[in-house]
Amino acid sequence: MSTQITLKNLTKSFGRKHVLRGVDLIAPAGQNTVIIGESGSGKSVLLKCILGLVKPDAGEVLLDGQPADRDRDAFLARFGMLFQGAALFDSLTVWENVGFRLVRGKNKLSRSDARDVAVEKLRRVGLSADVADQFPAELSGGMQKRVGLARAIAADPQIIFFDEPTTGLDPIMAGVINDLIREITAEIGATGMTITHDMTSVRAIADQVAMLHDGKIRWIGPADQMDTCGDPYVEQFVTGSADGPIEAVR
Ligand SMILES: Nc1ncnc2c1ncn2[C@@H]1O[C@H](COP(=O)(O)OP(=O)(O)OP(=O)(O)O)[C@@H](O)[C@H]1O
Repeated sequence: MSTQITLKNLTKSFGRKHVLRGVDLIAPAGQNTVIIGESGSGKSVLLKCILGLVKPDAGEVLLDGQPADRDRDAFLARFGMLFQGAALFDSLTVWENVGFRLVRGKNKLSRSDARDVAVEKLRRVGLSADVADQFPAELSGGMQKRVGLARAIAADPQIIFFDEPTTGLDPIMAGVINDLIREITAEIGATGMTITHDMTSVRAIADQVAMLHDGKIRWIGPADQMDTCGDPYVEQFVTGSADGPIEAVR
C-alpha cells in the first residue's frame, strides 16, 4: 500500500528570508519523486515541513487527502527515512540500528523477532548476517549507507524519504544505492521522495522530477522529459552549466 503526498501552497520564512513561497506538489502513490534545486533553494526545509520537523507558516501537507498533522504518531509510523550520511547510532549494533523502531511503539516486536527482521532487511540491501552484530564504525561509508537503507525499510513504510542518498559515496557505490532505492521502493510499493543535486541519482531513481527554485516549484514532469522540457532553469541545472538564469556564486 502506498500513499499520495500533496503539498498545497506550502510557505515558510525564517525572518526576512522567504524560503518556501507557496509550494504546490503532488507526489503520486507508489512513484519516486525527486526534488532538485540549487544549494539553499529550500529542499531540506521542504522535507522538514512534510515530516513536521519545521512548522510551515501557511499551506498544507496531505496524505491521501488527509491533513498529515491530524495524527502525528500514525503519520510517523507510515514513513521511513534515509538520512544524509546514514546517521546511525554509534553505540548500537547494526541490527539494533535497523530494528530501532521495531522494538518500540504500539506494535513492538520482541528483540529476537526484531533481529530476524533486521537480518532479512540487511540481506535485502546486500549485507550478510555477520554484519548484524558489528558496530557502525567498523563498516565502510557505503556499507553504512546500506544499513541506513535497511533501517528506512525495516517497518515496511508506505512513504520513504531519501535525503541526499549518494553524498560521500564513490560513483560505483552511489550507483548501487540508487539501484537499491529504485528496486526496493517498487518492491514495497512505497511512495519515494528524494532530495538531491546528484543528476546521476535523479536519472536512476526518478519517475517524476520537481525543480525547486525561488521558493516555488519551477518545473515538474516525468523524468524522461527533463532534458527536453525547454525550461532554461532546468536545462542549466541538468547540464551543470555556470551560464544561465541561475546565478552562480563564483
Ligand atoms: N532553522 C533555520 N533558521 C534559519 N534559516 C534557515 C533554517 N533552516 C534553513 N534555513 C535557510 O533556508 C534556506 C534553505 O535551506 P535548505 O537547507 O532547505 O536548502 P537546500 O536546498 O536543502 O540546500 P543544500 O542542497 O545545500 O542542502 C537557506 O538559506 C538556509 O540558510
